Amino acid sequence: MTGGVLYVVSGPSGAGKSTVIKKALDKVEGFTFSVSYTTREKRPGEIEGEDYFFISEEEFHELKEQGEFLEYAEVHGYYYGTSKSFIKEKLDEGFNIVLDVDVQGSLNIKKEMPYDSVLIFVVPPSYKELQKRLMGRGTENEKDLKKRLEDSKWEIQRMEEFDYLLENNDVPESVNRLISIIIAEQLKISRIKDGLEEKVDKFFKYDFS
Ligand SMILES: Nc1nc2c(ncn2[C@@H]2O[C@H](COP(=O)(O)OP(=O)(O)O)[C@@H](O)[C@H]2O)c(=O)[nH]1
Ligand SMILES: Nc1ncnc2c1ncn2[C@@H]1O[C@H](COP(=O)(O)OP(=O)(O)O)[C@@H](O)[C@H]1O
Repeated sequence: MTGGVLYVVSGPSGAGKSTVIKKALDKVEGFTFSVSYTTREKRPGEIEGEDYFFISEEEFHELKEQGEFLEYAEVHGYYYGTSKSFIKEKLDEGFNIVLDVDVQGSLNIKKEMPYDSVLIFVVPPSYKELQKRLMGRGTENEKDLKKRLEDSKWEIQRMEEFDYLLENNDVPESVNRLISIIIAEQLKISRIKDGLEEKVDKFFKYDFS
């Protein structure tokens, strides 16, 4: 696998990002997940240092002042940030990295960061289904649930700015779709790195007259 690529997954709360990422990462080699910092509460079943680093707002602002975040945002009323040192360390080790980041953070990574990045937007089949999944997950209080559903209305509008749209109807199908996106991009990036794309262009420009 060619290393050094950031695969940035985004989409409304409840769309199925974590579910699809976790299952896909079990099936590919040379990939690691970027564990973010967050100030939101840990959900039942979430593991410190695997799902997130759960920290206080004071600790978050301290890390921000120290320049520890590659990017950060306030999302659905909580703070989230990507560890700069983690990203650098894993890229140096030749890994590709999957990140789960909000819409604005994803677009910032694409536009501002000096890395190869691929942006993938995960959507549920309908708003109704999103409501059903979020309520079914049962991890948000009434206020947070309402805010996340409200936020999904503008998040969905930004999907066109992403490289890929992944409609998450059936989990196994979505996992295969994410893996096929990764394989396609890996091939494309390794061909460019091997100069093959360049050769192909030269060949087609060859004057046959
Ligand atoms: N900008 C940014 N967003 C993040 C980061 N980590 C998680 N998020 C986003 O924060 C939002 C809320 O994440 P979470 O509380 O886990 O809720 P979920 O979307 O329901 O899984 C999601 O859109 C995540 O993609 C981060 O490091 N930076
Ligand atoms: N394709 C799917 N069909 C039905 N339920 C799903 C599907 N994908 C995820 N879910 C469920 O929907 C809820 C939200 O999934 P999750 O991965 O936490 O989303 P996100 O990380 O985008 O907030 C979870 O309870 C999960 O089990």
